[in-house]
Amino acid sequence: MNNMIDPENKGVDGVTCTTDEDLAIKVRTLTKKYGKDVFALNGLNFSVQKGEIYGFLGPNGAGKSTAVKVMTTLSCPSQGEVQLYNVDAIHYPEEARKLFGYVAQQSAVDGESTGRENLMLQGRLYGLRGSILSERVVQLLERFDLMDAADRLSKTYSGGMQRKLDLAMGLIHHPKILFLDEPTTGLDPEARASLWDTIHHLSKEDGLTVLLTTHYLEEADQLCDRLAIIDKGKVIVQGTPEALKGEMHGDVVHIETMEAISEFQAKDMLQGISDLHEIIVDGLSVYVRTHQGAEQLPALMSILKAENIKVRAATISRPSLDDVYLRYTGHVFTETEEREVSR
Ligand SMILES: Nc1ncnc2c1ncn2[C@@H]1O[C@H](COP(=O)(O)OP(=O)(O)OP(=O)(O)O)[C@@H](O)[C@H]1O
Repeated sequence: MNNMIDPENKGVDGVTCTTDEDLAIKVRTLTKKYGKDVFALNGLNFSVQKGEIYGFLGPNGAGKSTAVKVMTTLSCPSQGEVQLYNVDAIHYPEEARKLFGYVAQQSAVDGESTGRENLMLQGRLYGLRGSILSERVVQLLERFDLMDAADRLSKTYSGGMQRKLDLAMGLIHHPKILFLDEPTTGLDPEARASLWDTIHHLSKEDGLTVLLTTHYLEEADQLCDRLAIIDKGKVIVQGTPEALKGEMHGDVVHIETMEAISEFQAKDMLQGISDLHEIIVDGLSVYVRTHQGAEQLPALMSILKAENIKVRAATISRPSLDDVYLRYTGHVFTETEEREVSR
C-alpha cells in the first residue's frame, strides 16, 4: 500500500513522520453518540502534521462539524482522544484553547461594528490589551487586505471580505492551528479562489496548521496537502489528493443509461470484456475503470445495445476525486444527499 493512502481504522496515519513531536493534531478512536443510536463520530482516527492543510471531505451528516466541535472543545466526545500539540484537549480544554483559532460555519462577525471593532473585541476576549492589541489588529487588517475598509460597518462588506474578517478574528491570539468549518460555502468562485490563496499563504508562509471541512471536491483537491474522506463518522481513506487520484490508474468511462440497472446486472453483462478493473452503478450511472477507455467504449456500447439497454450519454475522463470518493463510499459525491447503492 502506498504510505500516503490508507483506509483508516487500521492504525495507520498516512503521515511520513513517526513521532508525536511532528504532529499538530492527533485524534484516536473518537466517538460521539447522540441519543440512543446516532453515531455522529464512530471511531475517527487521523493525524495532522505541523504546517499542513488537512481537509475533511464528506457529504451532509458525515460527521465533519461534530469532529471539529469536539476538537475545539465545544463538545465532549463519548470516547476517544484528541491531542493538539501534545496537549490533551479533552482533559485540558483551557490549555488547548490557547493553541487554536476556530472559524465556524456561521460567521461570528458583528455587522453593526466595523472590521477594526470586531477585531478589537475578539482580542479583548483573548485577554489582549493596549498597544499589543491595536498593533495586532492593524497587522491582521493589512494581512487580509481589509485596511481600507477597517472603519466601515462590516455589514457593508462583501461575502468574501466578511469571511476574511472571520479568519482574521480566528487568528487574533497567534494560534498554531486554525480550524475552518466550510470556509468558502456561499462564496462566489472569485472570492473562493481568493480565500484559498489566503489560506495557502497562512500555512506555507506563516507555518499555520489548518484543518478545514469542505463539501467541495475542488477545494479539497486544490488546497489540501492531505485529505480524509469521511463517511458515517469514520475516515474511509486519506492521503494527498495526488496519491488518491494516482491510485486510480487509467480512465473512467461513465455511461448514463435511460433506465436503472443493478450493479450485479452490469457486472454480469460486461464480464466478457477484459481490462475492466471496477464497475460501480449509482442510479442511472454506470462507472467503469479501465486502462484504455477509448478502446473499450465501443465494446461496452455494443454489449449494452445487445442487451437492449438504452444509453443517454457516455464520457471518458481521467480519474478525479469524485471517482476516488465513489470508489471508497460506493456512492457519488453530492452536496445535499447521500445515495446508497449496492456494492
Ligand atoms: N446535536 C445533535 N443532536 C442529534 N444529532 C446530531 C446533533 N448534531 C449532529 N447530529 C447528527 O450527527 C450526524 C453528523 O452531523 P454533522 O453536523 O457532524 O455532519 P457534517 O458532516 O458536519 O454535515 P454538514 O456538512 O451538513 O455540516 C448527523 O447525522 C447529524 O444529524
